[in-house]
Parts: sequence; structure tokens; C-alpha cells
Amino acid sequence: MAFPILAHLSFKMLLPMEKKSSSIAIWNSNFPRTTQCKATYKDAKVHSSQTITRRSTSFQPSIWTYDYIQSLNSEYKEELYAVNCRMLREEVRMMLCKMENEVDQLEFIDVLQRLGVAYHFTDEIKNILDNIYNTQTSKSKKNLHATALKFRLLRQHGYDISPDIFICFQDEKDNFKKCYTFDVEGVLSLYESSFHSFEDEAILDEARDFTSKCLKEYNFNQKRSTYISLLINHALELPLHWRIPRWEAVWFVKAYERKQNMNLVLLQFAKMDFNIVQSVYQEELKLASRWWNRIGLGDKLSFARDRLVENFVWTMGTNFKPELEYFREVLTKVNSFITTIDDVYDVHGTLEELELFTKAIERWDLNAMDPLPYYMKICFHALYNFVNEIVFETLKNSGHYITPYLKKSWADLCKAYLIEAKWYHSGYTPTLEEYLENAWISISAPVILTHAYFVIPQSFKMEDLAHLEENPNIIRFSAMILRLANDLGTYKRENETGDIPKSIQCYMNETGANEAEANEHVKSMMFTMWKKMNKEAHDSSFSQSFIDTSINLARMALCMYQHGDGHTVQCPKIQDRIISLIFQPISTRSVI
Ligand SMILES: CC(C)=CCC/C(C)=C/COP(=O)(O)OP(=O)(O)O
Repeated sequence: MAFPILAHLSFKMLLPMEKKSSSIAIWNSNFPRTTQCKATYKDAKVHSSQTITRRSTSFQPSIWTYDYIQSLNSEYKEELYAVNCRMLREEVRMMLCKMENEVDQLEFIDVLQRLGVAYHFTDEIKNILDNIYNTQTSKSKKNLHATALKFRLLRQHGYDISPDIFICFQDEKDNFKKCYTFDVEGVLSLYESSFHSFEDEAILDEARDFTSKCLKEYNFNQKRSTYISLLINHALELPLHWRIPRWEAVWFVKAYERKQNMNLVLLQFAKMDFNIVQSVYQEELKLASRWWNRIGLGDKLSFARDRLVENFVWTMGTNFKPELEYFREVLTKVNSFITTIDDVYDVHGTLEELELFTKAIERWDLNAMDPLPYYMKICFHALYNFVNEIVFETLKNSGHYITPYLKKSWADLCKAYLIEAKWYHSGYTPTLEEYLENAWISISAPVILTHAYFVIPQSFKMEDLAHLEENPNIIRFSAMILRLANDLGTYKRENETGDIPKSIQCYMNETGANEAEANEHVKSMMFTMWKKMNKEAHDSSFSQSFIDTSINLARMALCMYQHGDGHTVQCPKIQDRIISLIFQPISTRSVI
């Protein structure tokens, strides 16, 4: 891609618009933020004796110390819990299999999913949904809740189901009939269903507008502590389809406890299973932290964010199943390298160093390390060894040689980072389109998902490989959601510390929109991306597990950046979530 030069910045467009100059001030006021420092002897090959100018940013050290992580020792590792849990699981399986009424079956499956235990009953759930799909009748026609729940679960599980089943709830002007306003359960179900829409499904857009309005009004007039109010509040904050299953499980277990006539055996099973799986995560995290400590990037590249626990949480969010420990081991390492290398480009590296580093990654050859400064040598060598280990394991276990795919993904990422570094150093503001053409790669989703593809069990198909190199739509849409969510959550912090303009500022610069309008525009782009992703998930020939991983990466971004830069700033809201996911078992006292 050619770089338009700074002098070509569209002044003609900017000057006459007052709004525009104020919007520019928001980010330009801090540009550029740099610090001067003397080159150390280790940097000598690049800058013999001159002063090196670097950007200044100081990130907080990780609040989760090595010793704390190593001290984790959950009682739920004990065999006794596994035995109890298996007994409870069989009781729940019997309940599921004995159920005959369609709405009861759908509601039970929904609760299993929300409690995070549906993965134990994949075959049973498939049988039930196959049956419901193959014997569709008009019985649930006038029951909004039953119709919406059926639509959501069938679409989520990949069945062909048209949203036309909602037409009977509309009047002759295609508005949802007023009488349904009072059917709170039905409205909530329809609201959740509407987020599974494809691009050309206007009826689901209508459904979302109608239900959002009803739910806001309902919640305004109700006490917040009832079960249904809790669900509504939670849904308005983020719909279920956009939530990470594991985080949903922690929240829902507590909400479900308040439900009248809740199923005590099911609740007890969900709590026990959550705590046992959490003990698996703790052991994985201990191993990951030993690796991180051993390779020493946290020390040697101390300018970079040290966010091992957050990197692990991203990984666990994208694929939580306990048996996928190798997936989480590899992806936690990938995320740790991404976070560090992002800071090499965004914080510490000079343009000259970054060009050399990018070339070295493109060559993928230890000899290419020669001209690099010491901190880059360490980073390059660690990454090179890590990738070669995955390549070796894959070759040994499945006979496939995957170096070209992995190395291309890292080279693409570094080239995209370099483009942004050049924009930064020249003070250039791209158009939104130009920015996004690069930014969906620089957000790192293609690297994450390319590695994920090769370490998800039974995911590999020869015919996928040609698409994989070109980044198929499922990766592109996931990447775009990750990028837009990241920009919405981090642009203020990055603006303060000094970075290129992100999608919000690019849009403001290009159109004269104010900050609030630009935020709305980016959110609506994200919503469109979700619709594209829903359709792609339905049509894609990739394995379901890979599709789920791609969707979960997008969901993870929404959760991580919901209240700001949750990946970088260790804010209490994210800390609390991390504690409840990894460190603190759910109390089982009330039910045992
Ligand atoms: C490790 C994982 C899963 C990260 C996903 C998001 C990411 C690359 C954050 C990097 O920080 P950033 O907010 O500074 O990104 P950028 O510099 O691209 O805006």
C-alpha cells in the first residue's frame, strides 16, 4: 500500500468546518508523544552514538504476581468432586432425555447453555433440535416466547430457519402488534433472537427496535431485583449472542438461583462443573506463567504490557472446553507475543528499528536477526522458537507442515504494524476505509485465528488451506469486530498516550462528525459486521469448533472493551471478572 504523505492531508476538506477542527484537536493535541533516550550499547548496530527518540508510555505492572499464580491450589482438583459431578451430570442427562414438551425442551437447552454445561450434552441437544426442526408445526404460532426461543436455538445451531415465522406477530403495517408489549417474556426472547439476524432480514431489525423500547420501558417501571428484571437489565447491557459463554455462566448461575422453581440439581451440577473446570484453568495458568517467566520478555522488554493473565483469559474466552488445554497453551503464548510486539511498534521501536524487525519477520531466518538491537533479537528469537515448536508438534502428530501459514500471519501483522508506525511518524490521518483496510490485520485476529485453526482438534481439512492463507470471511468479520470494539474501548487512552488516529477519529476527520456521532457510526458498523458474521457462520465450511472460536474472539472483544481498555488498564470491573472466572470458585454452600 502506498503512503500518502503528511502534506497531502486533506486541508481543503478540514478548514471550512468548525466541527472538524475541534474534532481534530481531540487527538492531535497529544501528537507526537515521544521521549529522548540515549542508545544503549546493545542498540549500537542501529544507532552507533546518536540520541534515539522513543514514545513514552508507562504501563502498570501486572497485578497478578508470579508467586500468587504459582500458589493457586483449588480443592476442586480432588477426585471426589469429579465423582459427584459425574453423578449430577447423569441426573441432568436423564431429565433432558425424558422431556417431551417442545417448549420445556427448548427452555432446558437454553438454561444448559447459559449455565455453561451444554457441552456435556451435545448429542442429546442435537437429537432434540433435529426433531423439533423436522416436525415443525404451527402450534407455537401465537406464542411469542416459544417461537422466538425456537428461532434463536435453531439458528444458533445452524438450521435453516426463516424469520418469517414472526410475521404473524405483526400488524398490516409490519409493526409488531401492541398487545405483545405486555408479554415480557416473549419480548425478551424476541429481543435476544433479533441479534441472530442476517443482513437482509428487516423483520429482525424491526423486532430489535420494538423489543429494545419495550424492555427499557418495562425495566424503568420495575424493581431491579426480580429474576426477569435481572435478565432484562443484563440483556440491554449486551445481548446474549454477544456474550462470552464462560462469563455468562458465572453471571447466570447467580441469577438462576433467584428463579422461582429453579432446578436445584441442575444448579448444583453447573456450580460443581464450573469450579472443576476452573481448577483446570488454574493449572494451565501456572504452566503459562512459568513459560512467561522463563523466556523473560516481561523483563527484557519492560516497556511492554505484561498481561499474561489477560492473555490467558482471551484464550479461555475463545474456547473454554476443559479438554482443549493445548489450544489454550498455544494461544496464550500467541497473545503474549502479540501484546509485546504491538508495544514494540506502538511504544518503543524507532522507525528504523521497526523496518529491520519487519524484514526479519518476513525473511523468517535467524540470520536476519543480525542487524537488530538486543531487545528485538530476544523477541524475534523467542517468537521463532515458539512457532517452530508448534510446527514440529503438528508435523509429528498430523504430518502437515504449517510453517508457511504461521510465518505469513506474523509477517502480515508486522507489515500492518509498520504501516501504522509510518502513519504515526508522519502524522498522517487515513480515511476510515484506508485505516480499516490495514486495521483488521493490525488488530491481530488473523494471527490468532490462523494459529487457532491448527491447534483445534479435528479442525483440519486440506480444502481449507487455500482459503486460510487469504483470510476467509469468518476471520475477516471476527477481525473487524475485534478492531472496532478495540477502537471504541481504547481510543481515548491511546489518544492520551500518543497513537495514530483510530476509526473514530478517522471518521470525524473525514466527515466532520462530532465524537458522539462517530462513536454511533462505528457501533453501527460493528452491528453490520455481526450480521455478516452470523450469515458466514451459517454458510461456512470450516469446522463448527473453528467457527465458534472466531465468533468467541469477537465476543471477547465486546466484553474486554465494554468499559474501556480492559486489556491494558487493569480496571476493577475487568479484575472482578477475571477473579470470578479464574481465581474464585462459585460458592456451593446454598445448594449442598
Ligand atoms: C492479545 C490479544 C488477544 C489482543 C487483542 C487486542 C490487541 C492486539 C490489543 C493490543 O493492544 P492495542 O489496544 O494497543 O491495539 P492497537 O495498537 O492495534 O490499537
